[in-house]
Amino acid sequence: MYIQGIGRRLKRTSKLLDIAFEKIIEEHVQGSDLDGPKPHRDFVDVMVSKLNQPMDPHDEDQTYIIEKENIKAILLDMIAASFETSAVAIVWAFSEILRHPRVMVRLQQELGTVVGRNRFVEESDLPKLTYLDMVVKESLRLHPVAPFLVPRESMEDIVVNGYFIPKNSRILVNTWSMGRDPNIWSENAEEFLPERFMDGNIDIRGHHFELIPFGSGRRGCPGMQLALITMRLVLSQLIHCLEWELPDGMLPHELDMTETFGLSLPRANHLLAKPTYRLLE
Ligand code: HEM
Repeated sequence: MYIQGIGRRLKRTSKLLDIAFEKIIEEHVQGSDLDGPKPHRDFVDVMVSKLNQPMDPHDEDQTYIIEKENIKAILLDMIAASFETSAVAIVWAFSEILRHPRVMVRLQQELGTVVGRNRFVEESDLPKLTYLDMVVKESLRLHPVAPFLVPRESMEDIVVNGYFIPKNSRILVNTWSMGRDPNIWSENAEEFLPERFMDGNIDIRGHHFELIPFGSGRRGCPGMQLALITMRLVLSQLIHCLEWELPDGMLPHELDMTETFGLSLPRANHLLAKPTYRLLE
């Protein structure tokens, strides 16, 4: 029994999610019955096309069948892993940009050159926005959304870098402290300095172990590509279309950057800023 009512809240949330997932799946089943090819097949279409089929087509006993419940579980996994992570990462990056007017000006200049002032940023512009790319890396270095990644367990005794790790150990990879380690990033590790990525030698896709905000290896984040596009597109739109001012004459360096630890690592307080339109009519 949960005396704080958590059990009851969990049941209610789970019921609401179930209703939403039923609706999503039903819409996709209906859509797949329509004549002719669909213009776009999304992730749910692919899963629905496997409904009631064996998970392993070569399994003659058909031990595991893909049921609606499996699709709902995957949907829940994807929503839980994508929604808050992307939002938290964007809010941290934007907070750093507001705290560093110099960075804001450089981003506005880059957007001015690549996009101009007469239209919105489009996804096809993103590869040309190289400074924005550095800003995103630098923000994920200081504010990794999953500061300990997902826990690992060692399957056998192993020595890594001189450290003995016994079989069955629970391993937490502390990307938060790796991102702030002066031995890796020099004495200015705590500073927000996107230019440190100028030479382009370090990427964030799991190949350079000093910077792994999306983890690495076979359990690394499968949504990384989507997350990076979302981050860059939302940030560039915010900066390109709007001019921003902190509330009540607050100076950039006064912006509170306190973190709070939960499933992810969001800001402790909401970010407040006042926009005005800046694109030319
Ligand atoms: C900025 C946004 C995001 C960040 C920083 C992030 C970060 C991470 C990290 C650190 C992990 C654990 C990797 C590891 O331990 O090696 C992870 C796992 C995962 N992420 Fe993301 N993620 C983001 C967005 C997304 C999106 C948009 C999706 C889906 C569309 C997604 C789906 C997943 C899933 C399903 C897992 C679990 C993978 C597994 O356990 O095999 N993530 N993510």
